Amino acid sequence: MAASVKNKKCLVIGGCGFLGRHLCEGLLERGWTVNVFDIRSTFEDSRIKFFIGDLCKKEDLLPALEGVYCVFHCASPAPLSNNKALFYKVNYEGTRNVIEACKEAGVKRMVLTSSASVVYEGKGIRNGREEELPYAAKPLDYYTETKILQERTSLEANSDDFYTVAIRPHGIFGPRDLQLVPITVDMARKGKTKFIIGDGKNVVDFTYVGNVVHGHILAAEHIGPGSPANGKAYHITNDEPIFFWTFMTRLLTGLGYPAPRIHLPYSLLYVVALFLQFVAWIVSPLVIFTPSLSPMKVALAGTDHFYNCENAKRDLGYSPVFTLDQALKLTIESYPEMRNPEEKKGS
Ligand SMILES: NC(=O)C1=CN([C@@H]2O[C@H](COP(=O)(O)OP(=O)(O)OC[C@H]3O[C@@H](n4cnc5c(N)ncnc54)[C@H](OP(=O)(O)O)[C@@H]3O)[C@@H](O)[C@H]2O)C=CC1
Ligand SMILES: CC(C)CCC[C@@H](C)[C@H]1CC[C@H]2C3=C(CC[C@]12C)[C@@]1(C)CCC(=O)[C@@H](C)[C@@H]1CC3
Repeated sequence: MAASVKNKKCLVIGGCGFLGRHLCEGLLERGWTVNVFDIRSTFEDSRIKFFIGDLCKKEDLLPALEGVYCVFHCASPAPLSNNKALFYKVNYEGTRNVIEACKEAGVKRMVLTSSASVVYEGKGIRNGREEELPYAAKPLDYYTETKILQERTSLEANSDDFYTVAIRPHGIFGPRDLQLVPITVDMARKGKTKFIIGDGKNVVDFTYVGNVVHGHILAAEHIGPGSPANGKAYHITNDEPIFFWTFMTRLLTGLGYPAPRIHLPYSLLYVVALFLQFVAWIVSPLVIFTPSLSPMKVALAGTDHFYNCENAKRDLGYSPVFTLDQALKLTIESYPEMRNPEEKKGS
């Protein structure tokens, strides 16, 4: 049964990021008192107390944890950065530090933002259930490798003194997104979105940020003595699987760019991405470069990966608040600066 959280204090670690800031807004609306801990400051809000620091340093964290009822840990280096050392430092060692600091400060609950990618290794996943999917044995990148370690460490820390739960969103999008929309628009402006990888019929989940926030808050309200959610991981999706290329077409055309239309063989693109990854590895002692075409991106764009969220519905009372249609409309309207500058000239 959801606990009453009126005026309970929480700490959002990573609260200045895309998901984190939306989470703060949702928590404030729900009546929580919100502290933010982040390595950078990106916004101001008189209702929030900000702590700027590094989650890898316990001395930075402890002051922010005083009197906190629940920690939301949604910090991570940028998923596509491919910085192995930083991913291990923040997502693995940093999360162990967060757990130790929580216990030292007497915090009793932690909601971890994990990722659906922890079970994805490039092979199709269709309506995947948490209990049926093992962690990826061969993660496609260091981000996934360290998110697995992060989730496993967090769930293993669950006890009657420290309740933990992991939320696995997939393909989060929405206003102030720092990846999906900006990267897609950047590719469109460079003429790189005319291609469709594969047959264009791969089905995936994209999840509106408002629904991810809703899932996180429900998780915090449900973990506790005797809860079935304690120590578990939950897929949180829009519950509306869609063709990847239909979603991309709706996003691109909604922003005034042409729809992708030329099919390229999936296997060819995957081999090219593997070759570029190998070249990047060979030259890495001399120069660091991250190919824009990575095996992870090609796999995500060319295979099925959608997940079942029935467990979240059963244990957390989750159901999506925003439909995909509503979400795409809200997202497209929130990015006037991302619109195709050529469309005005043509009109
Ligand atoms: N975006 C997506 O599609 C998905 C994201 N997720 C997960 O959701 C979470 C949030 O993602 P998103 O909002 O997109 O990411 P963002 O990069 O927008 O937000 C993460 C925040 O954490 C901060 N941070 C990074 N390292 C540290 C540190 N050492 N100490 C304190 N703060 C730190 C970042 O600062 P800085 O920017 O300076 O690094 C940033 O402000 C992540 O855990 C991610 O793995 C899961 C599934 C899908
Ligand atoms: C037309 C182009 C091919 C569009 C490229 C879009 C990509 C930048 C995104 C499509 C799927 C997205 C995605 C993520 C990042 C951005 C994309 C690759 C994640 C890897 C972000 C972090 C996660 O935890 C994963 C679950 C996301 C999976 C989907």
